[in-house]
Amino acid sequence: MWRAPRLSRPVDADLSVPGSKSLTNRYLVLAALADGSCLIRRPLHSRDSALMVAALRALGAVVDEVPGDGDFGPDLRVTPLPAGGGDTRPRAVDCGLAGTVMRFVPPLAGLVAGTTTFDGDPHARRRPMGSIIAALRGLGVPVDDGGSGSLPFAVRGEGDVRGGHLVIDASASSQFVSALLLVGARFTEGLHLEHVGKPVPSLDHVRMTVETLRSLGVAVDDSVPNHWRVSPGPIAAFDVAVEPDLSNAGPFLAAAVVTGGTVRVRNWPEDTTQVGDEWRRILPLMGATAVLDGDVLTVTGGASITGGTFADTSELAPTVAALCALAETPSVLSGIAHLRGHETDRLAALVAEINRLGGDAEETADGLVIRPAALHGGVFRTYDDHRMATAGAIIGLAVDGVEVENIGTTAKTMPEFPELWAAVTGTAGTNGSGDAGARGPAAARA
Ligand SMILES: O=C(O)C1=C[C@@H](OP(=O)(O)O)[C@@H](O)[C@H](O)C1
Ligand SMILES: C=C(OP(=O)(O)O)C(=O)O
Repeated sequence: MWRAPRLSRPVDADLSVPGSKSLTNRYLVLAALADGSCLIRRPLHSRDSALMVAALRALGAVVDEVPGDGDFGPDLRVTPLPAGGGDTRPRAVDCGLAGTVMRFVPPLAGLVAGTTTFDGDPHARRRPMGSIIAALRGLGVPVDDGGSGSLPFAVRGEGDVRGGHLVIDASASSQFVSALLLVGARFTEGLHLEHVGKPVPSLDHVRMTVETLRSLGVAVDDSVPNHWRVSPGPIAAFDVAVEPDLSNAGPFLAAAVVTGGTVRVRNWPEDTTQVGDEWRRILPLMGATAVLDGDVLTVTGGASITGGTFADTSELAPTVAALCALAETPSVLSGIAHLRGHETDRLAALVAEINRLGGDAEETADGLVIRPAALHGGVFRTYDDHRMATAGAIIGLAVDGVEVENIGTTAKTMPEFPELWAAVTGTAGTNGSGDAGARGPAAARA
């Protein structure tokens, strides 16, 4: 149990956050397929990125840590998968609970000769995988899943994939689309991917994939909704710096909103495909101000938090929900039915944990309704979900006696969370006892 710092004074902090999970894991996959050695500067170092690195090594890529100028660990030098195939002995990939690993790596394994088995944490076996398994079979790559349609399974790659027109249902996760687009240029005929079904969720993440591919010289036509055409061709070797993770900046910006204080996040990109850039739109709707000046985003909380209607917040939803639980007016979160297939069933988990603290939250068909209520202390369960842990920390800023279960689960995408939270809240060394801590600006990673 981690006692969440409770603050009755405004935060005032400058902060750098570690690299984007989504960009780091895309660049890693693309580096494994590139036409030369690649350098990934300021990557994320977390459980999800470590699992991706291990997966690429299992498939035959070489990933070396090299010194860099990032605040959060070394750079990564990637030597791509051997052209013409390498070691074909059976290999195993641990997906942990990482959606990017369980969705992005199986199509890559389809391009590598030999059998690759995939498994993960217990809950990983319950995350949607059927569309990836069906897609691989549709591409002529045998997959042995014992009929389960989920992890664990084995992919029997033959070293190349012809590609062409492929129809999938990506309504359960945008990662199904991203996974196939990432490797499509290396299919002999490229890929024409078509989605059929309910809308693809988290479309910002598909845009990130398309823009990342284009930045590396891959031609992608996404001019027709639900169709993506990736031309066959090389992926240019690259040297890139990873943007900070704007989704993971969210809980710290939320600390400014909850306490009526100010948080400044450094290195905020001017142009980005990250959904976390939406904080600049969302937080002002809740009564805060958000100003991007150069590369510093400054968020200052208002006198109180206003609820509202928030659509398609994707991976930002748990942070938004935590703020809504502290708001003075009701909120509706919509377009997030697929969160039931995330690290945990996030809709059920958020309702259970907010209500356990005396809140008034309810599931709808595609989201949540959260009404104002006086919250009290108690245990906030996290279900091995990093964003549940940070949601508990946010609520704990305003409510006495909130204890967050397994704060270590934040290591999935931000192992530094407890340390950065202590710095931003000025509670380092106080064992979470909030106001007893140091006053004044917390200069996290100054
Ligand atoms: O492609 C990606 O990097 C991601 C896509 C989204 O997945 P879903 O479409 O399953 O929500 C998002 O929630 C996840 O955190 C990261
Ligand atoms: C849904 C998430 O992760 P994953 O990449 O495991 O799907 C998330 O980080 O909010």
